[in-house]
Amino acid sequence: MNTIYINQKEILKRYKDIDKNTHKGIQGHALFIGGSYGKIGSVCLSSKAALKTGCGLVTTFVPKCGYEIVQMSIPEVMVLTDVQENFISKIKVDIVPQAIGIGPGMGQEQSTQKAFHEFLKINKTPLVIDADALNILSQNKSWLSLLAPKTIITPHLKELERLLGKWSSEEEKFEKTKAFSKQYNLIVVMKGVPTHTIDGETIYENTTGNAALATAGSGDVLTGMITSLLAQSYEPVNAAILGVYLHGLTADIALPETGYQSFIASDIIENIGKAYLTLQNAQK
Ligand SMILES: NC(=O)C1=CN([C@@H]2O[C@H](COP(=O)(O)OP(=O)(O)OC[C@H]3O[C@@H](n4cnc5c(N)ncnc54)[C@H](OP(=O)(O)O)[C@@H]3O)[C@@H](O)[C@H]2O)[C@@H](O)CC1
Ligand SMILES: Nc1ncnc2c1ncn2[C@@H]1O[C@H](COP(=O)(O)OP(=O)(O)O)[C@@H](O)[C@H]1O
Ligand SMILES: [Mg+2]
Repeated sequence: MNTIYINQKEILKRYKDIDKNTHKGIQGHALFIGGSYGKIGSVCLSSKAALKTGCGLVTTFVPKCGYEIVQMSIPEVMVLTDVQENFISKIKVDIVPQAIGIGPGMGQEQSTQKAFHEFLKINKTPLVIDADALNILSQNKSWLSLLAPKTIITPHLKELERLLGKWSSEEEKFEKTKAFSKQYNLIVVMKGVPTHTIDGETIYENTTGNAALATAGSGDVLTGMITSLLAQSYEPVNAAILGVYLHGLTADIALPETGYQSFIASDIIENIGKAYLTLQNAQK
C-alpha cells in the first residue's frame, strides 16, 4: 500500500505562510450550506472554524429559522436564508465563493434532497461534502457522477458504509474506498482513529489527534477547516491533509488543560491559532 504518514515534516512541505500584503478579498470566501431546525449549531461550528482557519470572508446559507442564530453567535459571518423556515428547499446564492462546504446539520427532507440535486447540476465551485449531503448521495448514487474531479468528501465510518456498503476486513475497507475514489475522482477523508485521506492509490495517514475529538460537532468543525483552506487556494488534497492535521493538533495541544472529557468542538476552534503557531515556530 502506498501510505504517506502526515507528520510535521510533511505538513511543512505543504503549509503556506500568509502574505503580509493580503486583504480579506483575496484570503478566500467560503460558503457553507446546511443546518435545519434543531441543528443550526453544526453549520455555526463549520463557519466559525473556517474564519479561524484563515479565510477572509464566510457566508452561511441556512433555513430561515437559522438567521438570528448564526448572526448572533458569529457576528463576523454573513447570512443568507432559504425561503423555508425549518429546512433547505432551494439553494439560491448571489455571491461568488472560492469553496463551498455542504451538509452539516442539513437533514434529508425530500425538498432538501431536490435542492441538493439542482445545486450539484449547476455548481462549479470546489466542494467539501459532509454529513447529510453524503447521506443523500448514498440514497442517490447516480448523482455522484455530477461531482467535479477532486471534490472532497468527509465521511465518518457509518457514512462511508452508507456510500460503499459493508466491508468484512480493514483491508477490504481500504480497497473499496480506493476504488470509489478512483471511480469518481474524489478525495475521501475517511474519518476515524486515525483519519486516512485517500486520493486514488495514495493513502495519507494522519498522526495528530486523540480521543478528546470524540465529541458532537467535531466533524462539522473539520468541514469548516478544510473548506477554509480550499477557499485559500490550497490544492484539494493539501486542504484535506492540512485540515485534518491541524484539527488533530488542536486536541493534542488542549489535552493537558482540558483532559479528554471536557474538550468540546468549540475547543477545537479555540486552539486553531495555537496549532498554526506550532507550524510557524517550527519553520524558524
Ligand atoms: N450541534 C449540532 O447541530 C450537531 C449536528 N450534527 C448533525 O447531525 C446529523 C447527523 O449526524 P451524525 O453523525 O450524528 O449521525 P449519523 O450519520 O447517523 O451517525 C451516527 C451513527 O453513526 C455511527 N458512527 C458515527 N461516527 C462513527 C465513527 N467514527 N465510527 C463508527 N461509527 C460511527 C454510530 O453508529 P453505531 O456505531 O452506534 O452503530 C452513530 O450512532 C448531521 O447532519 C450532523 O452534521 C452532529 O454533527 C452533532 C452536532
Ligand atoms: N477517538 C478518536 N481519536 C481521534 N479522533 C477522533 C476520535 N473520535 C472522533 N475523532 C474525530 O472526530 C471527528 C468526528 O467527526 P463526526 O463523526 O463527523 O462528528 P460530528 O458529526 O458530530 O461533527 C472526526 O474527525 C474523527 O476522526
Ligand atoms: Mg459528522
